[in-house]
Parts: sequence; structure tokens; C-alpha cells
Amino acid sequence: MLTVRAPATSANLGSGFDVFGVALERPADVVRVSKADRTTIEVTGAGSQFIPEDPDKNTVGAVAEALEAPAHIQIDKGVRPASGLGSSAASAAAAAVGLNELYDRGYTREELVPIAAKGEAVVSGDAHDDNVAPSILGGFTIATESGVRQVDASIPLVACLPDIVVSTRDARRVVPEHARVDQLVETVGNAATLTTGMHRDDPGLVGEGMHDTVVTPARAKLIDGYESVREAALEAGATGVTISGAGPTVIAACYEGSQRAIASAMLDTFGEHGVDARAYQSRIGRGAQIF
Ligand SMILES: Nc1ncnc2c1ncn2[C@@H]1O[C@H](COP(=O)(O)OP(=O)(O)OP(=O)(O)O)[C@@H](O)[C@H]1O
Ligand SMILES: N[C@@H](CCO)C(=O)O
Repeated sequence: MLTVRAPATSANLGSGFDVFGVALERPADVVRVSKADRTTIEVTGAGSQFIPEDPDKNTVGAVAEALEAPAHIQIDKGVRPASGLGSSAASAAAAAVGLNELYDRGYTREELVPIAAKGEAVVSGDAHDDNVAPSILGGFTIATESGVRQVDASIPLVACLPDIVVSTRDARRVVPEHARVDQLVETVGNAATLTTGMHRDDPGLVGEGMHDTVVTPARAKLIDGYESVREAALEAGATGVTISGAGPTVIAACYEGSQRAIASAMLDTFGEHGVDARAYQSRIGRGAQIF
């Protein structure tokens, strides 16, 4: 048997829709894999009652099939599903890393990214790499058609998860089909600023580059209190605030030492809107680890 811990991730970061992602230090899924004649799945932990154990419907089933690695797979969910924190991707990433090792398949971490993304296709209809890439590789990742680039970074973050469910499928339906050229120019500038910030480990540049006027405003309507929570986090010292992945988690970048005040401001503001929430004081962290 082999145990793998794969972290939650935050995709998009505002200006990098379907491209950018970061690994968070916490929360994480813990997945145990042991060889078997056919794949069986057991799920416990956060939101497990909403997660299918049928290998055709769980992200880890598709990964086991792609690696031709049948196994008994126990998933202990630390990342709640439909959170915007890459819940389904964390399980897929852990399974890809664990089964590759268990069956000695010899794939590199980079090669495991598209394999884990096959699991994502099971739940969202599309094989997105932007959550599985950081969960496998750690750090900040840029996932494009030509592959994945990774940058080690250690920016402090606060991820505030409200007690609201937003499915990725629903959140993709509200994404605008068109953007104006001035919005394209602004997005390119912001994405470049954010990428420079990651290379320099500069929370100011990262926060500035998280600004987005195309996808985020459309999705904000699905999250009660989003605008007030964003303003409260900025007043408490956040350098940038946006929706994590497809939401409803709201993610803030900041300088070291201000996570606590930002977490408290975000929780209080969701509370004022009658929404329970929990906050993870985190930072950009490492990818899946085998124990
Ligand atoms: N191993 C798994 N872990 C979590 N959810 C899974 C898993 N396998 C299948 N699912 C299903 O995936 C769906 C949740 O995926 P969804 O993409 O909406 O949210 P998410 O994984 O939190 O990611 P995102 O960051 O994209 O919002 C649920 O319907 C859930 O039942
Ligand atoms: N980039 C994806 C992440 C969720 O899978 C989205 O925002 O829809």
C-alpha cells in the first residue's frame, strides 16, 4: 500500500482563466492505493456523501484506467467538492502519482498531468489541466495547449470557502463568449504582471495581476456577498482578491503576517451576508507527496 497527499489548488487567479494555477499548503486529500484485480473506491471525509464511489464516475477511476493500474483506492477528502479548490483534481493528482509509483510505470510528474486531467474530464466534461498541474507539480503553473510550465513560488494566501455550492459546470455556463479588445489588452498586462510577481516572489505584483474584468464579474453573481468580502480583504491588507477556480472560494494574496487579519475580515463579511464560511491561512506550496 502507498499513501499520497495531494494539495488543494486555486485555478485562474483572475487574469489566467483556464491557464494559471497554484498549489495551496492546505487543505489536501490523502489517497491510499493498493494493487487489486479491479478498481474499487472508498471515500471518506469532507463532502464524501456527495462523491460517487463508482470508478466510472470518480476522477480516480479514470486515472487508474489510463495507467492500466487497477487498485483499491481509499480517498480521505480534505478538499470539499464543488469548492473552487480543485477537489476532484486533488484526488486525481494523488491517484496518478500513487498508481504510477505502485505499478512502477515510470512517468515523470509532467507526464502525469494529462493523465490526471482525464479524471477531470469525467466530472466537468473537459480535461482541464489548471488544477491537476499545480496539485502534482506544486508552485505556480501555466497550463497551455503546448504543455505546463512551473515556477516555485511562496506567496502567502488566504482561501475563504463559504457554505455555498457552485458546480464548475454551472460556473462555466456564465462565462462570457466574447471580450472586447481593451479587455484583452488589460488581461494580457495583468497576466504578465502576475507571472513576473511569481518569478520574483512578490505579493504586490501577484495581487495587482489578479485583476480581471472578463470572467470574474460574471461569476461573482453566483457568490452571495462576493464584492463586500473582496473589499474587506483589500482593506485588511490583501494585495489582490479574486474567485478561486469556478468558486465559491474567494482567494486573497498578501504579504507575510497579514493572513490572520484578512481571514477574519473575510469571515466576518460573509457572516454579515448570512453566509457561514471557513478560511484557510495558507501559501503557495509543494505538489503531491508520497509517504
Ligand atoms: N474524487 C473526487 N473528489 C471530489 N469530487 C469528485 C471526485 N470524483 C468525482 N467527483 C465529483 O466532481 C464534482 C465536483 O467537481 P467540481 O469540478 O464542481 O468542483 P471542484 O472539484 O471543487 O473543483 P473546482 O476547483 O473546479 O471548482 C462533484 O459532482 C463530485 O461528486
Ligand atoms: N479554470 C476552470 C477551473 C475549474 O475547473 C474554471 O474556472 O472553470
